[in-house]
Amino acid sequence: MVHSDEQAQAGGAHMAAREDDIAFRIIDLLLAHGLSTAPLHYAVAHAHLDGSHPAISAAIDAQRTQGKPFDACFMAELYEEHLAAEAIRHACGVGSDVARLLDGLLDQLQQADAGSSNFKASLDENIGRLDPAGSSQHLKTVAQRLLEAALKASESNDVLKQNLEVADQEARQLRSELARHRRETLTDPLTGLLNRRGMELEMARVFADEADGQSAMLVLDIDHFKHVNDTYGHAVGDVVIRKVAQAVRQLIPEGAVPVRYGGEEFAVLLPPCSPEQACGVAEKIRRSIEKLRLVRRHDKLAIAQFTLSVGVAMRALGDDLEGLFQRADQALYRAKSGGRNQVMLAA
Ligand SMILES: Nc1nc2c(ncn2[C@@H]2O[C@H](COP(=O)(O)OP(=O)(O)OP(=O)(O)O)[C@@H](O)[C@H]2O)c(=O)[nH]1
Repeated sequence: MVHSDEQAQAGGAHMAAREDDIAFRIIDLLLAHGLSTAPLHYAVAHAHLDGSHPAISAAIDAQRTQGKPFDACFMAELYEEHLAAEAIRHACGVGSDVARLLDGLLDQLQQADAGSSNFKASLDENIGRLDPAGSSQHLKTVAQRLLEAALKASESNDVLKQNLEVADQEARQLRSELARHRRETLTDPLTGLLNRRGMELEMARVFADEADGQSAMLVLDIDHFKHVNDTYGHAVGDVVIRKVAQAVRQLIPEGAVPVRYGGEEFAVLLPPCSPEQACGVAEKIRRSIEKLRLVRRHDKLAIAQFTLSVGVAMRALGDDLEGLFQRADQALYRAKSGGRNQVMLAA
């Protein structure tokens, strides 16, 4: 027994030492690439260094081999692709387990409470029927005791019920926190639009709901965005991304689902409409971006005009979301190769 306790302690100590070692290596890795120790970076680095996510390690190795930047965008992409779904699944699983448990407990409690109230009522009624002057006095005393016992049981039930109601309240709060967590996991923090994960879940849900209508997909991409970043810096690049997201959000009809699915790449699932209406929305967004004039705040430098290319595809019978997206993406490619700053409708 002592032996196995020692073994367990030694095992625990070994694991703790290994975790410490990983923690140091994570910090080394993040510092070496100029990355902050933000939870997202830490999670990706941890998944890589503890060997639990070979796909993340392979992507990191490939990025290094190809000499591509090991930056915040890359870390966010890895998190989105490999870890976000896990976090959502875990959060939703925990939430529904807690809720199921509490629903079951409350049901049982209500049944127990109803049972003991009935018991009390029936005893009350029977005691009332006994004759106090008759030989049943003894019976009445016994029944009185039973009533007291039932009352006590009912009181302790009340306390239990109150406790469980508090627990139920807490579970509801937990459920709403989990819902908030889920929303955050599906949202791009820079623009507030749905992210790639949100696209996979939310857009797919709306797409399935609109199975009968001819909805449309817009795929939008900022032109020469690398040049914007290289010329004015990453912070201005971020402002440009936010401005495009704002224009998209303001100019799409109600019921449309906008997402930022990549760095400077956006998509919108439009509710059922004609090709002219879909292209009209795309054109409005393109024009509003073309007209934008930004000035860098700290030195009042005027940012050169930037533009947007858009591919549009109409949903056809039997289309799945991916097929529709790909046709819109091909149309975008033609818009780019045709000179950019234009809208192209897929054949
Ligand atoms: N500022 C900023 N830049 C980002 C972000 N995500 C990706 N990028 C940058 O976006 C740029 C994308 O460049 P490319 O894919 O070469 O495309 P492009 O320069 O827009 O060229 P075309 O699409 O062909 O017109 C890269 O420089 C990325 O580093 C982000 O969140 N913020």
